[in-house]
Amino acid sequence: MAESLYSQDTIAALATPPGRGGVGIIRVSGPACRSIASSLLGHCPAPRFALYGPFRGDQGMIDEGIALFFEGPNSFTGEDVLELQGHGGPVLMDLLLERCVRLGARLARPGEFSERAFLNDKLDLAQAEAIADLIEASSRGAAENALRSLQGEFSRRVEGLVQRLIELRMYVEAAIDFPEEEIDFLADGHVAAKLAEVRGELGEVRAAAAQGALMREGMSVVIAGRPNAGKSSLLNALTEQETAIVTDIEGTTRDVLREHIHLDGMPLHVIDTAGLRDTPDAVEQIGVARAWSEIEKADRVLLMVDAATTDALDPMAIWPEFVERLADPSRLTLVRNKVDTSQEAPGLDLSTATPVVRLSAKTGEGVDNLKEHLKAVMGFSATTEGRFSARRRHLDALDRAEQALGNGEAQLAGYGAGELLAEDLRDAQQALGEITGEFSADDLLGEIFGSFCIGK
Ligand SMILES: Nc1nc2c(ncn2[C@@H]2O[C@H](COP(=O)(O)OP(=O)(O)OP(=O)(O)O)[C@@H](O)[C@H]2O)c(=O)[nH]1
Ligand SMILES: [K+]
Ligand SMILES: [Mg+2]
Repeated sequence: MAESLYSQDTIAALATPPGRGGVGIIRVSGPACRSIASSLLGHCPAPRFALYGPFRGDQGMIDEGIALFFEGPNSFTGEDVLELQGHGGPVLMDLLLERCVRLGARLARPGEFSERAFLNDKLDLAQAEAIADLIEASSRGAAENALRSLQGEFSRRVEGLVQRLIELRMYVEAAIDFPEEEIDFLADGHVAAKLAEVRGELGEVRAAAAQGALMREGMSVVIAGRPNAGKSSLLNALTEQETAIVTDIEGTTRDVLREHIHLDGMPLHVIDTAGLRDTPDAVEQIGVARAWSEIEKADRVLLMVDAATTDALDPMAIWPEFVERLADPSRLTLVRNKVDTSQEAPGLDLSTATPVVRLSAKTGEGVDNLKEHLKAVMGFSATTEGRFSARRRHLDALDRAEQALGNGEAQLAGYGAGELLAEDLRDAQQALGEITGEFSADDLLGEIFGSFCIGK
């Protein structure tokens, strides 16, 4: 087999979910695949040909099934890979796995097959992450996005940005290294134009990645307010189920209740909480403390009031202590509930500093307005065109790249030092390189010198 860059040990694991099924698959990767196959089946199957036969144990047959052999580097991990498909019973699969271990494999760590695929250059980091996203996708849209990332759509766009940064760096570093050429690269407008272009493209990738991350991770919304505002009723209206207990007794909800729904494919994590009040009841006190810890974490906080109790539209006027305790009041939406008993029309009102949704959790009027509002505050759009799956880690890296490019632009505008601009560009490239896991200083130097023919 082709020498693996990575490991000399052979790993094995159950590849199908644990439990009973028609077929169960054990996957083995590493240099011992051939010998394991020979011991089990009498000989190793020809690469990519299914071999049907008995799987032999130490004493007699374990099972009969199909073996597939993929010769490295033409395999998922880039190493020799053996797949054993047997009957999907947990005892049989255990016996087969144990047999593989006795024949020289060890049990694989979580994600180790993908890790080897990455280390053997079968996948970049973003693609390896996309495999996990694909398997874990909670909606069709999320699965489609993950597949696009796995096929390299995200990586290609990031690499496109990296290429453009490299070209820009070559240009800037030449200006620094050869001032005697008397070409003031930095002042001629070319660099500024290129930089603006890259920033624009980065912004587009960031927007698509943010959509992908949103589709994957979704949005958390906490419903908070005084007892009996109708919080649990809203949870039930959103989930269209009698999830939470609703009564006219204050303090009905004590624990935190979580439900997960989708809005056009965007996962929405709805959190119902205990009504906030000072109470001598020890259990309710714990509920209130838990409510606060959810309020502090959520992407969006719905402050719910019974519309009959106040006309105010400003949360500060309704409940200053609540707003003051909230770290970031821009996360707040005021929900005026029970409009079926007041004179208010249901709907969304964006005319005030804090958005206001008027609805009735009981009749359902206005609940759709709330859903639209939640999608809008996250900038979610239902089109999946040109989207890929992404994670917060990627958004983070894109933000750092954007920050570095912004600094670079400020250097240019202020006629700052070329060296500082060069450093900003390098930082941006490094941040992007973290997405695909490809960053290496040696690659960059090779590229610069290779195309500039310095010293000629
Ligand atoms: N008319 C009307 N009544 C409502 C509406 N929403 C809730 N209620 C009633 O208000 C009362 C309290 O509702 P809950 O959903 O239990 O309120 P809560 O905020 O979860 O209360 P706690 O869990 O005790 O904090 C119940 O009697 C509900 O039927 C509404 O939109 N209109
Ligand atoms: K209640
Ligand atoms: Mg409740």
